[in-house]
Amino acid sequence: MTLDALTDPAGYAFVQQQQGWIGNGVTDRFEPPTILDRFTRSAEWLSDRLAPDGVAFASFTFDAGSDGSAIAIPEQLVRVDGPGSNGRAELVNGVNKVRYAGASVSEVDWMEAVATATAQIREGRYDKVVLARDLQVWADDVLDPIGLAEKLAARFPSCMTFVHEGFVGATPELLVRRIGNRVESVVLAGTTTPDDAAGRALLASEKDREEHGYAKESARAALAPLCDDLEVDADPWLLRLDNLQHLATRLTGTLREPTHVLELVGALHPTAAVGGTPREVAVPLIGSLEGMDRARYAGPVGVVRGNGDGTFGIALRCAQLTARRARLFAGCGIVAGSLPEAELEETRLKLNTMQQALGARTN
Ligand SMILES: C=C(O[C@@H]1C=C(C(=O)O)C=C[C@H]1O)C(=O)O
Repeated sequence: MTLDALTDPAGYAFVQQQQGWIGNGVTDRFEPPTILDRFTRSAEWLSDRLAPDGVAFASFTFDAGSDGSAIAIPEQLVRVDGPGSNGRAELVNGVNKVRYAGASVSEVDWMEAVATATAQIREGRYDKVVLARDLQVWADDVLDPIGLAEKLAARFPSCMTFVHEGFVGATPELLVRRIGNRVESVVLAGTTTPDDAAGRALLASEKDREEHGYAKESARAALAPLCDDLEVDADPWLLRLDNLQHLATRLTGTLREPTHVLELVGALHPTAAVGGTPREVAVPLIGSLEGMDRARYAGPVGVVRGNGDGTFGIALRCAQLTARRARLFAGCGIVAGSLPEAELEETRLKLNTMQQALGARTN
């Protein structure tokens, strides 16, 4: 299996299309301060610790003010290149009975938060905000991040499957990749079920195109000042996964000056795919509207090279595992035309990604 080399349950992985990195054990670890320039501080910390071809694993909280971000230089680093053997098949298929055990916010309270947001949007206070909710899981046995990641990587090969100290997920959304002076980002916003008819309806939906447009514009505005020739897809296309599909826009450019991947992360995060528009109005409202701390959900997660290259996804379709418990997360973009019950359903579809991997009921 792709993640064969991952043996440390508190370890690290970042793999896409059977390519990527695995880390076991920790040589050096940094908890970035809870301040706005945490990405710059992280790049500084790495600069005298990582060889140019070295790799560190990073996961940041959504909110700069929340504890829990961590960068680790692993003791053992393994390059993943191909499918691997079948060594962990028995673990992947292990049965661990899991149960729902509540949420930070009830479904009805969450729908009310969506209604509050749409009212504020219609009043003209802002254009879009992304609201998320969580789901708690309680299991008979300690939850296995490695087996969970293995399942996700097998079902969602095109996604970035990540493991970071018990935080596990498979995200379809590329926040940024830097290779030399080339930069790439894929913005997602707008979601439906994976069938053809639903895809056509999504492409034609004015509400979803509006929601997508804010996210695309936020990434464009962050990258344009740093790039010479930023190319942005003129129209969104469908990114189809096994259980969902999204409207997607790819941005590619050439850096004007050498810019560390963590500086690019700092410029982009949070895009309006997980934050809101205008960012300075909508993002500060998220905490009180949602009534929970997102922790590392919707934050940047990825790998950094010592030469400043790296790849970061936005941590979506994920769970924080703590022994026999897990916290699952999902959110969706709210615009003027959003309906609370439809948004709740969308979070259910997204939560199902992890519920199915955990072996929980599919709702
Ligand atoms: C917020 C999430 O997903 C984001 C929101 C989307 C939407 O609102 O349609 C689609 C993809 C992601 O950018 C999530 O999966 O939790």
